Formats: sequence, structure tokens, C-alpha cells
Amino acid sequence: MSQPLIVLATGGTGGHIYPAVALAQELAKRGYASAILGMDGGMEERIARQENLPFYGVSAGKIDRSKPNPMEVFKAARGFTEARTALMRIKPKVVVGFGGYASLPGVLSAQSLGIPTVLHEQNARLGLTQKLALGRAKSVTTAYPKVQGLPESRVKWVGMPVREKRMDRKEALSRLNLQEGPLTVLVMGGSQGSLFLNQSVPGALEGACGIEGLCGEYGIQVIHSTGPRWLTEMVPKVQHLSWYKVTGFVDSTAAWSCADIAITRAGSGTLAEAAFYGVPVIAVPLSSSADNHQLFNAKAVEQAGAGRLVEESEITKLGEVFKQALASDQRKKMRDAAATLTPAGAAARLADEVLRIRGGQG
Ligand SMILES: CC(=O)N[C@H]1[C@@H](OP(=O)(O)OP(=O)(O)OC[C@H]2O[C@@H](n3ccc(=O)[nH]c3=O)[C@H](O)[C@@H]2O)O[C@H](CO)[C@@H](O)[C@@H]1O
Repeated sequence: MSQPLIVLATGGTGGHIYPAVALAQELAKRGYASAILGMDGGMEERIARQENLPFYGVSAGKIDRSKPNPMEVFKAARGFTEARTALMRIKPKVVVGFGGYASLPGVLSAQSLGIPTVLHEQNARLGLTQKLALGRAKSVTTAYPKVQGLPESRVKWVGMPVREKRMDRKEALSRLNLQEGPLTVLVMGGSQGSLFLNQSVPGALEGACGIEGLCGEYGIQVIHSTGPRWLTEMVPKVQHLSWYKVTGFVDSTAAWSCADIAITRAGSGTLAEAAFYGVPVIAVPLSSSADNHQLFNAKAVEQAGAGRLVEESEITKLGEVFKQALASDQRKKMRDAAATLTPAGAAARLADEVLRIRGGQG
């Protein structure tokens, strides 16, 4: 597996990077090497190194249709040239684009060199970078069976690749320093945390469960991932609640393995993980997400019955929705519905498709 044959163009956020990691792990199991191509110094570089994946860094520019910034356009153009040079050297058989502006140089330069490209759209609404690469992509794989902005004839559903690792509940609780008795509530924004959830969830849960953390017949404990940059200011805000723990970034495999319910943003990675682990979720979509795609993600989960949607504008309802969702019959219904959305096998299906396209090219 010395030469990376498959290049995964990704970056910017965990939601774009972790599915690429899940694919790389699946390809490695089958004896295929892959490498990550993303932005120099981006989160993708750190994650690629942690996962022992070769990393190629290029410039990348943010494309903002409403107010284009010449500096960003310049960086995007430079990234395109750098990615072309890298790809001419690596000579991959396929480039897989996971969306996000950091993936664009890799995907567009591959297309300009005639290297087949496969896209993976993680959201229920087609992203801008994927739109730009759509015309020349050999295959467009998706996390959702229907994607707003993508003709049905082009949808190849595979699901959202997640890192499929389950931990024993006891071990997970102990890893996170949590107790065995109370119901465990996971609060998690996206990979960078969420200021909105940080500001609204502790008060809503204290309002619903009081200073003792008792919601009707249930005692609860909370593990809240604040995002590294907000941890320091969050600690004093919850220190009067013995049942409320905050951390800058949580080991999400452990957290999902012991959570009984979760309050999260509606990034597709988070929602796919909730479904994989069978955790009922109260999703609060980021209203400023591109084209409001998180609202579409959250609606898909609510429509399937696997969770509840609370928009930012109705956040005062959160405590009440939480109390309703905590009832054991409600949690069971949502857990059962989550099973219908499980992304189990998505990485394998995506690998099948990537290798099919690779095979076609010899
Ligand atoms: C702000 C924004 O535009 N976010 C987008 C971004 O994902 P973003 O990274 O914000 O969110 P996702 O929910 O998709 O993924 C987060 C990932 O980070 C992990 N995690 C998070 C916090 C933590 O403490 N520990 C941890 O491990 C989660 O387990 C998950 O694997 O790309 C996604 C996929 O295109 C989109 O659906 C999101 O809308």
C-alpha cells in the first residue's frame, strides 16, 4: 500500500473530514491506500496525522456568493494549481470529494486532468462546492436518499460513513467520568462546538430538571462538549450543577456509547452517529448554515420519528421538549425509528462505489 491510489479531497470541519477517514479505513481493510488532500494547516491535517493517513496540503479559498473576496478567490486559484501539481505526482486512479471549500482544489484539478471523481454529499441539500463539481463527476453518492438541488437520477445513496465503533456502556461511562445510575444526556455542537447551545442548554435543563437534576422520575447527568474555545467561560456557568459536566471536545465514540438522549446541532455527521448508536436526538439546526442545510437534515430525522426538531427561534421550548422526549416510551419509539436511519455499512457502500469507478478506469 505504498502509493496512495485514491485521494480523498476534504477539509474545514469534522463533518467533512470524518467520513473521509471512515472511507480510508474501509479501503485500507481491502488493501487500498488512500491519502487526504486538504488545506494546509486545516483541521484535516491534524486529523490525517492522528489517523496515520498521508496528507497533501494546498491553499484553499472560501467562496462566498453574496460577497466574493478577491483574496479568497486568489487562494482558491492558487490551490487549484497546487492540487494539480500534487495530483500529477501522485497519479491517483480516483479522487473522492467530500465537499467544503477545502475539497474544491482537489476535485476541480482532478477533473481538469481527466481523473475520475466521485462526490459524497453529506447533507439533505446539495452544497455549493459539490454543485460546482457536479457536471464532470462520475458518481454522486449521498448520505440522504433525497437531496434538495440534486436530480433523483444522479443520486447514488450510500449513507453517511461513520467510524463504526461501539464501546461497552460501563467502559464509556468510566472513560468520561460519569456515573452508572442517572440517564446520560449528551450535549454537542458540531466539531467546533456551538455558542448557541452553550448559552441556551444549561439554563433550559436547569429549568426543566431543577438544581438537583431530577426530571420527573429520572435523575440525569449531562456531558456537554462546548468547543475548545468556549470551555473556560462555560465552567463557572455550570459549576453550581453537580450533574452537569463540560469538556472542550468529547470522545464522541464513548459519549454516544453511553448517551440515553442527546441535544445537538444538526450537522449530518452528528445525526448519522445518533442513528448509528440508536440515541434519540433533539436537534437544534444552525440557522446560518449554508442554504439552511441543517434544517433539512433535522427535518429528515424528525420525519422519520428518530428525534425532535427545535429551531433557534423557538429555543424557549427546549426544556419542555426535553422533558417529553425523556419519557421511556418516547425514547423507545425514537430509538426504534433511529434504526431505520442507521448509516451502518455506509463506508463499505461508498468504498464499493469508489472501487467500481476506479475499476472502470483500469
Ligand atoms: C457549521 C457547519 O456548517 N457544519 C457542517 C459541517 O459539520 P460539523 O463538523 O459542524 O458537524 P457534523 O455534525 O457533521 O460532524 C461533527 C463531527 O465531530 C465529532 N465531534 C464533535 C464534537 C466533539 O466534542 N467531539 C467529536 O468527536 C462528531 O462526533 C462528528 O463526527 O459539515 C457537515 C457535513 O457536511 C454539515 O452537515 C454541517 O452542517
